Amino acid sequence: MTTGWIKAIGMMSGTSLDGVDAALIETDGVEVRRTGHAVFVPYSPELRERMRACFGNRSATNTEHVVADDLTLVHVDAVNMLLDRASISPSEIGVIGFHGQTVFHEPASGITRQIGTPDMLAEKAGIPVVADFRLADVAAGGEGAPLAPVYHAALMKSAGVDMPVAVLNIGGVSNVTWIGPNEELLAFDCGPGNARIDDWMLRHTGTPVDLNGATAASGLPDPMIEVRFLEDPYFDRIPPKSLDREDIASRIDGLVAEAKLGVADGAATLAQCTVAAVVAGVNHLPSAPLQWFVCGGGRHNDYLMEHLNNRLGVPVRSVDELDWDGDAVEAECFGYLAVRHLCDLPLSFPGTTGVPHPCCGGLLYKALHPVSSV
Ligand SMILES: Nc1ncnc2c1ncn2[C@@H]1O[C@H](COP(=O)(O)OP(=O)(O)OP(=O)(O)O)[C@@H](O)[C@H]1O
Ligand SMILES: CC(=O)N[C@H]1[C@@H]2OC[C@@H](O2)[C@@H](O)[C@@H]1O[C@H](C)C(=O)O
Repeated sequence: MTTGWIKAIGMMSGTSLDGVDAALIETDGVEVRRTGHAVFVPYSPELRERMRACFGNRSATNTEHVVADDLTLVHVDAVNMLLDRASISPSEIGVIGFHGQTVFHEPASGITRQIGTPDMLAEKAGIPVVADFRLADVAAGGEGAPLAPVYHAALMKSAGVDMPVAVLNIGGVSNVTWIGPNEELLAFDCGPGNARIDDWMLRHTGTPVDLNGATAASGLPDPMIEVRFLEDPYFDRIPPKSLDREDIASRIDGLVAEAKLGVADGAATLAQCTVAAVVAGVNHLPSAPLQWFVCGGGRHNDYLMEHLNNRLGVPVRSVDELDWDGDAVEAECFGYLAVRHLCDLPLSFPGTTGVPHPCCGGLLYKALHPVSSV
């Protein structure tokens, strides 16, 4: 089905549990026009903890339903704030891409769970919603993640950057997209991103972030922890491959706790593990990227960026240098994927999730009372 150009809102509430990013794009499902409109709505500490308590739920619980509804209301706020910011009415928006909060991801068992209440969002926003993006891929034998590569490739194509190039997203978990000279794609989750650093900072300082990496910069990393961390068999696994937030993470937590590190040395060690995981992933790429472009909140961490630059041996830049909004790339991506759903275009490929064939995905939740008809 062709749809022409559509205005779409994409929303992502990632593994770092900081809040909801929402962004407005225009796309025909292939090319993208970024509008520059994006908002971020942080979770209250209380909701964050209730969501954290859902991590590890293999199946839905009653408590989880309530959390899913509350989480959805934050998304409704984000939509309204974005419409306001862009001075646009709901009737002008063709679709919302709603990722939901991943609480459990174990593709090998055929399970990936994103919580949220898409029909409630469709009803309250008066806009159709596409959600459940990862289910079809996992059902077809894929990893269900990462899904951003097709969006990274669309953006890179219009940026005219020399290939091969790598896009690195440092969110709660880190994932890389390698784009080859003929637009070939290889993608995988490379390891931890900010989530371990955030959790460490919350536990030791009461604030869930190492702002600009300043704490890490004042500490000394423990090199043995990095060495032992890299012994995890995940790093040798041939991609595509994906991680749950807590996978391999508990390994670092154990190593750091055993070493009884102070707050600064712990932050530096955890950041070095994030960097080392990216460097370990380079061995799996078909050829060395000419440069790396970093999106996601981790690009604000100067310590991470400095050490990635030193250890990758080619320029490592923020995607903002391409005039992208590095905080909004994932949110934009889910708007793009929602439109691809409407166009019956695939979201994932053998090189991005290991799915045996290009795979469509997402489920459509129609707005019963679209605002345009009121
Ligand atoms: N100024 C900053 N300095 C250091 N770290 C920062 C800064 N700003 C944001 N971050 C980090 O970025 C994280 C949020 O990043 P992002 O929104 O990309 O993650 P996410 O979308 O939740 O995760 P994922 O990509 O895994 O789904 C915060 O939790 C924080 O650790
Ligand atoms: C299962 C799941 O939610 N995975 C997320 C997570 O956050 C980063 C990384 O792990 C990536 O695999 C994915 O999100 C991005 C948006 C993706 O699908 O491309």
